[in-house]
Amino acid sequence: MAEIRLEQLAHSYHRAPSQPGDYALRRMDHVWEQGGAYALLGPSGCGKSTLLNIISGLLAPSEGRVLYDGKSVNDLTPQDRNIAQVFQFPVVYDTMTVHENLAFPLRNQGQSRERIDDRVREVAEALEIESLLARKARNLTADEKQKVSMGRGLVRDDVAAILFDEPLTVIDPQLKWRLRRKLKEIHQRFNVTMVYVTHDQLEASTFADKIAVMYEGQIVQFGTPRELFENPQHTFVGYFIGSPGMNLLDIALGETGLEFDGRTLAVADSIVARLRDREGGRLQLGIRPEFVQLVAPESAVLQGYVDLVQDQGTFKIVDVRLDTPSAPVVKARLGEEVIVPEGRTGVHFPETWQRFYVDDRLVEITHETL
Ligand SMILES: Nc1ncnc2c1ncn2[C@@H]1O[C@H](COP(=O)(O)OP(=O)(O)OP(=O)(O)O)[C@@H](O)[C@H]1O
Repeated sequence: MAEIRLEQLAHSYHRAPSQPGDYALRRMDHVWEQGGAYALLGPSGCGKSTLLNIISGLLAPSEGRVLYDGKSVNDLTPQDRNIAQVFQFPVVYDTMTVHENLAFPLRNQGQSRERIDDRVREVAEALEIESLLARKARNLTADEKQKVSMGRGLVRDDVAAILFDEPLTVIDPQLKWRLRRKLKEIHQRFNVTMVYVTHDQLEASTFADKIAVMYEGQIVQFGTPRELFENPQHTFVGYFIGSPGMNLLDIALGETGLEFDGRTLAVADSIVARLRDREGGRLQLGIRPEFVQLVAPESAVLQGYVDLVQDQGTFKIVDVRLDTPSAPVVKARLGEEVIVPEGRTGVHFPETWQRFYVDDRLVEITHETL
């Protein structure tokens, strides 16, 4: 079991990369601590598999180092790194039984028959596949095969870490939730560093204590699900996490304060001053739909019309089209019991939940300035 440290790591699949867009991974430093349950979350093509394959040694990085417990492993093969990797699609030996499949990594290490048997049974029990141990792998369903694949990753107790690359893709949706919970339990029981790649925020937050959000080859935020929700450090995190994502409005610093689409927003002078320090970049106001309030039109700076109400069972998503010149839509997520006004409404953004971004990065506003 190990701490995994990435030092000035970057990767390009181009022979002679010349611009940031040529890099699948942009230069990064990052630490996965020993024993943590982590998710690597991001959209398709953001570099998740590239990063995982560099950690496991399947791919050599074009720049930087990977360190396990402080020692560089750049020159070590995947086998010598002592890492287990579970892929999207099951990797099992069809002609072997489930027991033989699970025992295989331990046999290779020359462990005793009793030790192998104990460990195989422990892992099979954790994954609820004990009844399949005597079956040939080729007769299993896709779900069962993937559980065996996971078991092969878990069976060795000397691995530095277990890396999961979208392991539940082939799993039946009904089973997914159960298996995620199972993996979490297994993590607690075996105390091994786990990095779980997914593009699904729900999957990430049910499995991981901390999530690294990736966007265009960079980790743009590393935090708990709550931190990602309450304080997105990057507009991408605001947009990608949450359902629906954060409202992001282009604003400007005018003579009278913060301006949005020709209206002056009521924000504290200290915030305006803080933003003036950062003047020059693209300025955005972010507010999560959960915190948008619909109020009487005459009591709000911003007004609009209710365009659409989507009833989601336990909550409603309300689209308000503002009557400012560019007529943007602001989304509000309201409790099922809230009565949505018909037609015209005011929208209010409570100051505590307003977030400000310059060139997509959060501007830290301390409580003193609020
Ligand atoms: N072998 C390769 N050769 C060239 N480019 C590649 C190769 N593998 C990946 N890429 C590119 O690198 C970028 C990152 O890909 P990667 O597969 O790491 O992303 P990902 O986040 O894992 O995506 P997905 O969820 O679709 O697997 C993408 O632009 C992809 O097209």
